[in-house]
Amino acid sequence: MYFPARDLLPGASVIPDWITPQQEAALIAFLDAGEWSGELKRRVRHFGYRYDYRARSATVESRIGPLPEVLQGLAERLVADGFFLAVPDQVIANEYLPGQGISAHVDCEPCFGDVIASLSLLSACEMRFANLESGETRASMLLPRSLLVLAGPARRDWTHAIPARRSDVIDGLRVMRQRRVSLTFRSMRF
Ligand SMILES: O=C(O)CCC(=O)C(=O)O
Ligand SMILES: [Fe+2]
Repeated sequence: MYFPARDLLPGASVIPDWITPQQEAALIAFLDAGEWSGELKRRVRHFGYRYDYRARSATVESRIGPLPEVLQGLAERLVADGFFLAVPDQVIANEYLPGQGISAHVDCEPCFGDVIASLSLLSACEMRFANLESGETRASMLLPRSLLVLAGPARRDWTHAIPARRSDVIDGLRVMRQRRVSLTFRSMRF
C-alpha cells in the first residue's frame, strides 16, 4: 500500500511540485546537452564529485568541479528550504527508461552526509523501501517535479529501490512509465 507523505518513513519528506514544469524542461535540456555516461544499465551524469560504482565510494580525489549553475541554484534552495544545513556539493542524474530501475541500497554512508534529496523529472514511478532490521517494506509513488528528502532513519535504516518494470499501478490503475530522470543531491563527507 502507498503511505501519505507524512507517514512514509520516519525522516522522509515528499514535497509535491517543488519545481515548475518550466524548470523541469530547462533541467532536461541542460542534462541532454551534455554527455550521459553509459557505464551502467541506466545512463547517469555526475556533478561535483564522481561516484565510483565499483569501489562504491566517492572521495576528495574524485572532484570534477563546482556544480553547474542550474544545479547550484537548486542546491542553495535546499538549504533555504531547511532540508540541508550546508549547500550539497555532489549531484547524480539518473535516467530510467521504461523497464529500468535501481536495486535496493542505502546511499554510501562514509561518503555522503545525513541528508539525501532526490528530485523526480518527467515520469512517475514507484519507490520501495525496506527496513534493514525488521524487513518491513513500504512503497511510495514519486511524481514528476516532486522532491523526496531522506534523513535520519529513512536515510540510514531503510533501503530504497525502484522496481525495474514498464508500468506501475497507481490507485488501482496501471500507468505506463515514460522516460524518468532524477537528480540526487548529496553532501560529501570529509
Ligand atoms: O532515482 C531516484 O529517485 C533515486 C536514485 C538513487 O537512489 C540514488 O542515486 O542513489
Ligand atoms: Fe539512493
